[in-house]
Amino acid sequence: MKQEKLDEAAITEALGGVEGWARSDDGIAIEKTFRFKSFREAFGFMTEGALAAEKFNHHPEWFNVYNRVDVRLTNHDAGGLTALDFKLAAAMDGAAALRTKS
Ligand SMILES: C[C@H](O)[C@H](O)[C@H]1CNC2=NC(N)=NC(=O)C2=N1
Repeated sequence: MKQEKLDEAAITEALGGVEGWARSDDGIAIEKTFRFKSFREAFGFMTEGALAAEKFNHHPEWFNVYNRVDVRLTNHDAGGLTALDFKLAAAMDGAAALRTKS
């Protein structure tokens, strides 16, 4: 189902509801870097994040080096941010909260 692109006011409000996420320089995404104790913890987070992504049919752009995971969320179909990006952001925050940080 095609999602509606959020307007500036809606993006500002939604950013207030998640912690540590920032607008990308190009404006079409939100980004956050997660750090964990180990690669095992980081990969556990990615596994849980992948399952959430499948559930929402909304998938992250992410980059992992050892204990760090850089995540970028945007809606390619809509060409910008939609409610799904913030839903996935909240799910990823939930997955990170259970894991040991560095
Ligand atoms: C066909 C399928 O619904 C689309 O390709 C979905 C899959 N996952 C997606 N993930 C993200 N982040 N953006 C999309 O537009 C998107 N589209």
